[in-house]
Amino acid sequence: MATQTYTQIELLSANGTVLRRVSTAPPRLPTNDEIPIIDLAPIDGTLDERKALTSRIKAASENTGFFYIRNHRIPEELIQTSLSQAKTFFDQPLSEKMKIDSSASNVSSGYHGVGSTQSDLSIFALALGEREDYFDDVTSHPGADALYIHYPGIPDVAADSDIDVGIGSHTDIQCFTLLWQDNSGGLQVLSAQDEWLDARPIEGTLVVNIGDFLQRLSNNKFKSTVHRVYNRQPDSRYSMPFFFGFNPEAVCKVVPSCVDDEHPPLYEPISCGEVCS
Ligand SMILES: O=C(O)CCC(=O)C(=O)O
Ligand SMILES: [Fe+2]
Repeated sequence: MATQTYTQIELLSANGTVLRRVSTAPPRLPTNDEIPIIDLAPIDGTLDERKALTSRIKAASENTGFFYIRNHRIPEELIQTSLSQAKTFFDQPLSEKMKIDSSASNVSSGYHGVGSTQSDLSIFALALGEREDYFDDVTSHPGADALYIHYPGIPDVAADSDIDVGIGSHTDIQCFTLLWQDNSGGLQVLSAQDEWLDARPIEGTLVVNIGDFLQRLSNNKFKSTVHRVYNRQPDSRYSMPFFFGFNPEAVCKVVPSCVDDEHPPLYEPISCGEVCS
């Protein structure tokens, strides 16, 4: 096997700037364990089917913290409507776009049909070994942000060009992220061996990834993993991430099922508002 070479990247996280070793090799496809495709249909199944689903989500959350979901129940029509709204918005001249104060925009409204943070977090509560209603009290009015992202294409990009359009290496700070990406590709996820994985778009799926706050509450059992996006092609890339948080003022401690004599809590109780803002 060829020798791997590595470089250092700089990450801005809630804990300040962190250096991380990364391979300089081009991204490779993930294995099924690294970024599994999980079918959510068993949510309505028998108790055994739901347990099997929970253990798949647990394994993925503890491994890379990224997985694709199938049968996610977000209607394709809602996705397409949101996407065309986003494209219409981005097609306007910059002067028009600047008129919209981002704090006043309602890009998240399209997602309201998606389901509540409560029901989405119940599966993570089960995967952590708690009752499914464990997070209900802290998710009655969660902070939730939706983004539409437009990565302009680079016409005539030379193979050796160092022009990059994208989002640099980062972790997501909230509980978890639900991501729709178009067919461009470009999302890369750092593996446990510090290699970039190509989290390519897969038809009919969305990407879910664990954020810093859930990693913290899980006493680091669940992984909030570094990822980045580059659009190195002539065409635009569009994506729609939705970041799920907890009630901003709710002070949350490491969940009891993740603490024992050998694993004392690594973190003090804190609110999502304090660390996620
Ligand atoms: O555009 C994407 O595919 C992901 C964007 C992302 O990682 C983020 O906004 O945190
Ligand atoms: Fe992200």
